[in-house]
Amino acid sequence: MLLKFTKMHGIGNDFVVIDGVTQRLQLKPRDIMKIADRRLGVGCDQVLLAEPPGRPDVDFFYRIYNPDGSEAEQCGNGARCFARFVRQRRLTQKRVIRVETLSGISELRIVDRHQVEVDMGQPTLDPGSIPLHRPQREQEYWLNVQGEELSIGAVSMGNPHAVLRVTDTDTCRIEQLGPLIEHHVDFPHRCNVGFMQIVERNEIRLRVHERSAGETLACGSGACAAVVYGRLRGWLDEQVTVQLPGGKLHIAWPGEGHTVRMTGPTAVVFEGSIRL
Ligand SMILES: N[C@@H](CCC[C@H](N)C(=O)O)C(=O)O
Repeated sequence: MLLKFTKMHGIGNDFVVIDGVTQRLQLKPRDIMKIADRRLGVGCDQVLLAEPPGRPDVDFFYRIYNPDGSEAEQCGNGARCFARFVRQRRLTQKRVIRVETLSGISELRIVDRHQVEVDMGQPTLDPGSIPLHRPQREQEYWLNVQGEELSIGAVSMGNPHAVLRVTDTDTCRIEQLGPLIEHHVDFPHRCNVGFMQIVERNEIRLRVHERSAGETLACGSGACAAVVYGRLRGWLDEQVTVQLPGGKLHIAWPGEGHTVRMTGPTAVVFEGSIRL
């Protein structure tokens, strides 16, 4: 099978985006692993698939695959690229696009030629739904990682995130701690791990070790989770600029009971086809 795709990125978080509306596809985990492989395939942090909607009040089903072939519930940077992709492929002419993911509905709004805003929905803080093995919700959780007690926040943006406050992201031990926390027994679905340095009340620096992908240049849902945690701890204001290794995102969250909004750029890198 020859599969057409578009290679895109959102501040360096890179995607292979596939039109599953006009191309009818059944991608198996081994197909995803091949597409995502940076030596044997195209190479990307996630594979995104646009599918026809499964319900009348949305425009598309937005499917997200990690490089190990597993399916993720949410991908924020991918959502912005997805909006740009379905417009460029003329799959829709709308500027406000509603998509269903494994975690629910997201609304994507084309702001201008560069920026897309995504309504990422409300964060989930109940540990059982993240999921995190803890009996009740706490402001911070203590996680024993190889004998070291680490203070973390836990937030679901549809997908699970642990967030650690650090003094400097340049020296935050992401290579060592990222995989250990991702696979910690207390996160039964694994998790994405964000390392957040607070610069000002309206500015943070963030590095994210992503579930299955390792450290990426940016993680949109990770940026939202970090701001939610920082707001709940009283460290951050409602509007925050998040500086990631690949660029900046703007995150807005008024507080509990409200949805999180993320705004940032998208880029098309090239188009091609791959034989599976
Ligand atoms: N890059 C993403 C998140 C992709 C999914 C994540 N690795 C997971 O497994 O939850 C983003 O921009 O949000």
